[in-house]
Parts: sequence; C-alpha cells; structure tokens
Amino acid sequence: MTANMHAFANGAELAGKLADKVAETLSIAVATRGSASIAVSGGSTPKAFFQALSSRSIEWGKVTITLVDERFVPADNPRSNHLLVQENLLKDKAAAAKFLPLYQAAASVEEAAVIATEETKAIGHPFDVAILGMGNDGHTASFFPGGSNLKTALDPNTPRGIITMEAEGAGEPRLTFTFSSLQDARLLVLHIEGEGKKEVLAKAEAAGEETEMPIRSMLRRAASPVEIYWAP
Ligand SMILES: O=C(O)[C@H](O)[C@@H](O)[C@H](O)[C@H](O)COP(=O)(O)O
Repeated sequence: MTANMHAFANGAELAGKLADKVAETLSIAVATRGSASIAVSGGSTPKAFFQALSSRSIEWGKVTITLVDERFVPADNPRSNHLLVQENLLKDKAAAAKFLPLYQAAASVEEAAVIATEETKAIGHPFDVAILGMGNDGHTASFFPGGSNLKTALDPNTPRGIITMEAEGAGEPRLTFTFSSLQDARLLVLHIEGEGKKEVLAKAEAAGEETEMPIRSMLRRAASPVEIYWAP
C-alpha cells in the first residue's frame, strides 16, 4: 500500500545503513517479546548487507534466521541460499543465531514444503524483518511470472507457510514462503541495486497484472509499508 524509497550513494553505504536498521528492529523485538525472527533472500545483492549485519552487536542467541525462499538443492550446492547465508551472515557475532533452513532432504519438493512449513511454524506471525529481492523479470521471493503455483502463492487467503514453485526462469524447483507469510513483517524491505532494477521497479509501479510482475503484490497489497533500499 505504501512504499518508501531510501536511496544511497553506493552499495557499501546501503549495506551499512540497512544492517543498522535491521539490527535495531531485531533488538527492539528481543527487548519487547524476548525473541526475534528474520527472513532473508538469496541472489547476488544481499552479500555485503549480510556481512555488515553479522558484525552488529545484538542478542543473536535470541534471533532466528530463515529464508524467504530456497532452491530444492542441499546446502553444499553453490546455488543454495542456505550456503550464501552460512558463508556471509552466520558468522562473527551472528554465528550465535539459530538458522532454520527451508531445504529438506525429502523425496519430493512437495514433501519438503510440508516439512519446512512445520519446522518454521513457531516464527513469523509476523516476522520482525523480511528482506525481499527482485529479479529483472519482476519476481520476488520465488513468485515467478508463469510459476506453477503463482496464483496460490499470491492469494491472500493462502495460509502462512511454504509452498513449491516451478518456473522457466527459476532453474531448480523452489520452496517459498507465501505472500501472506511475508507481507506483514514489522520491517518489510525490498533491497535492490543498480539502474536496471530501478527501471524494473518503475515498470512494476505502473499499471499491469500482478502475475506479470509478482513484486506488484507486495507494492500494492502488503499490510506493512515496503521500505525500498536502493543504490546505483
Ligand atoms: O534468488 C533468490 O534466492 C531469490 O529468489 C530472488 O528473489 C532474488 O532475490 C532475486 O532474484 C534478485 O537476485 P539478485 O540479487 O541476484 O539480482
């Protein structure tokens, strides 16, 4: 419903400022409710932010980290978001945090989604923080244009939890939190970098179908304001 643009001079400055904001939000959650939860995205954009956040002094032992979405690959696969988080966020001070993976060594991705929903059901009612990315095709999380479960993923009546997604642009089958799980995060961030992504965002903010650019679901219908963090 609302989107607020936060523009920075460069990616390093953005990473530091976003880490400050997220650390502050998690600290407030710990002080208020005794624990905190954050769902983060994969891709190439969040690396510097993860590294900045890992050095922040908060009560990481009371923080649970999970993923907005994941490929159906084990954690030693170079395309695994778990691996990205392991190497860039679950270190330094943040090594004390609890991590809940979405990938499960199940016979099928559908079975993995059921297990992951069960494993994550104690957190995210709502998440204290959710960090979204956006692809050049307008996808966010694993809400891909033409995705096998896109309508279900975007439906506000689909319950919180994890569902599967297969799409041409997605590579492997995916596991993704649903729209309803992410849209009410206390701090809902869309982290994008580069002029190209700014143009994609402008396109997404114009008229058109949500299914063509699924990031529109967040920009139009999220209960929380979308805090857009951008740098050239
Ligand atoms: O890849 C993932 O894990 C996420 O599904 C995806 O939503 C990501 O955030 C965007 O594709 C942006 O990716 P880049 O940061 O690499 O542009």
